[in-house]
Amino acid sequence: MEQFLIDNADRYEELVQAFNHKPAAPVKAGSTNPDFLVSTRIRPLLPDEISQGFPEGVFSRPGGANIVDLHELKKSVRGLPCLNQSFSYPVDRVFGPDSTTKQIYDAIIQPLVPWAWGGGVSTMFAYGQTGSGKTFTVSGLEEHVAETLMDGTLEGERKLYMSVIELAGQTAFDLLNSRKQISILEDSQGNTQLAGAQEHPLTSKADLLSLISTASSLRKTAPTLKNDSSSRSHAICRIRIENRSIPAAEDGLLYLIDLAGSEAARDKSAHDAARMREAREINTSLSVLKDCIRGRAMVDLDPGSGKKVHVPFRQSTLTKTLKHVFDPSPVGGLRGGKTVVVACVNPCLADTQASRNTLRYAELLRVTAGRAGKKVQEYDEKRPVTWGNGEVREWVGKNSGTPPVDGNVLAPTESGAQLLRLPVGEFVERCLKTPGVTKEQATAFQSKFWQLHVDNLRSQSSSQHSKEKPEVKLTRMERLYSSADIEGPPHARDVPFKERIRPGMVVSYRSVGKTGGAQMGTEQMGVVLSRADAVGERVRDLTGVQVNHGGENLGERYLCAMVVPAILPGAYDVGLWMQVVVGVGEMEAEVVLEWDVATRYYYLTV
Ligand SMILES: Nc1ncnc2c1ncn2[C@@H]1O[C@H](COP(=O)(O)OP(=O)(O)OP(=O)(O)O)[C@@H](O)[C@H]1O
Repeated sequence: MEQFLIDNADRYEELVQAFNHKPAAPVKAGSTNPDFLVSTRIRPLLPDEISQGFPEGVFSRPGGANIVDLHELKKSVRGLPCLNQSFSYPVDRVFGPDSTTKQIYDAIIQPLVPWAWGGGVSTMFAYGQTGSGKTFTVSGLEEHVAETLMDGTLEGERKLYMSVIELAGQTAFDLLNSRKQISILEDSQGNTQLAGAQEHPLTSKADLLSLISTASSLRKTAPTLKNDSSSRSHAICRIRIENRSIPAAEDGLLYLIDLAGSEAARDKSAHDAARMREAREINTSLSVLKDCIRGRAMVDLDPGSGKKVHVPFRQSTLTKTLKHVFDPSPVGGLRGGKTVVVACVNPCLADTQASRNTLRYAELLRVTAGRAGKKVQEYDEKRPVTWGNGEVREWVGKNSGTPPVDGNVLAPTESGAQLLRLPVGEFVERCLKTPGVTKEQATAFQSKFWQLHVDNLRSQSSSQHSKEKPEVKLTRMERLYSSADIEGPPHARDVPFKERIRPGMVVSYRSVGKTGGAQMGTEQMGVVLSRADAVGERVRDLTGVQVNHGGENLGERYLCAMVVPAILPGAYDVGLWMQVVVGVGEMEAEVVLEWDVATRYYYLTV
């Protein structure tokens, strides 16, 4: 087939020249998300591709239409070869073979840097098949990022830290510490921690570039050690930006990610079983990534709807690591993010199959508002997401205390929805530009603004709830379980857990006797169901094990449902059918389990 393409290169070029494209549909205003861009970079043909005589098969549509066209050539039974299929892929920005990395940086990547500097989360993904220019693009962009971070043009003092990790399947390695294996854990605040990964302070552009070069050399030597290839793993460079002058400010995060790509069909001949499994794992992680990117983009497009969007970030190690980027929940998320995807494409006509996959993937990542984009939300003074810029500035003037914050400085152009996305640090810094405004005033004002939005979402969701659910009469037990008192007031956490054992609490215990069939001394977990008095001595659970074994005098005793490991790593299930009576003396600690709707399992928060 390759020889056929080379032999008919001239004919192919003539056919492409003569091809009549359908005019591009105009992009509707407001239908795309300015904080989420999908772009394509088509690299030039490489000298060996040119010398073999391959023509280009992927093109940037002239006239700035931001469409990528791809044409394939087929043999004809009778007569000359003709164009087999032609595909068009709309994206937010196309960069053709003549574009430089600096042009790409200035056009779409540069805004990520001040955003992270202000405390936001900025992410750049490079995606594409082997040899399509991902590493070329990411390393070029990293240099420009280093320049912007360190040239002194960004306002304020910040501390910068960098870590670079590699994800290969379920395993993570520290590329700044001799490829030491590390763990990805969630802490009790719901934040993802790269446990064991080293974070290196950055003080100059040279520091940053030297760390990047260390990381890329470690990534490159891995293939020879593991008979692997760099494109079989994801490389994540994370720059954490600390703003110590504003206590309420969250750390800014800038991620530059070189994703594992699909392989060129020509390279797949030597695949063994391990390599096929690896390819499946990569596909799964890219598919979850796509769902997460789309889910998050939907949340961002319609922030005021209060609609629950499923973002399955727990389903792959890659997206778990990038929890900050995707999590729309108030625990880990609600942080304004800017994301850019650069789909790298090899233009060679021999590789159009792989290029089509890359472009199709890029197309799937784009979320446009569709009909929802046309819906104009009516102004409501209690709903900041409905405010235009004029209303924002007026509200700021009236509600920001004394002296009032200058609305023109805090929100020169932002609508209510845009101001909600502003990172706390940036919000406060902008408020401080009004003479006389203190950090305390600015911080309190920022939370007042957010509270208004959160209260509004709550009242929306409770009114939706009361519309959806007919009033149901609860039994005494149901009332008890649904009562807010079960959680207890905030200071309840200061009371030792053994003094506040209640139904629903999860406890860990070490069985001192034969508890529920568990081996003596092993660590177990259980959900407290009721006091043990409710259970007779001879009662057995559904697995046939005696529930109330009597046993040692361990003080008060409770009936618990056992928490058992599920099939996914790190996941747990509550085995309501496996019950056991546990003495308070056996209990060791309260455990917090978090329910994940995506996998339908519980996870331990550490
Ligand atoms: N825009 C470009 N201009 C000139 N050369 C390029 C460009 N993009 C890529 N190249 C060259 O193409 C080759 C492959 O690029 P690169 O290594 O970045 O691909 P990759 O997608 O990262 O591959 P892999 O997945 O195998 O790591 C390199 O020799 C690189 O210098």
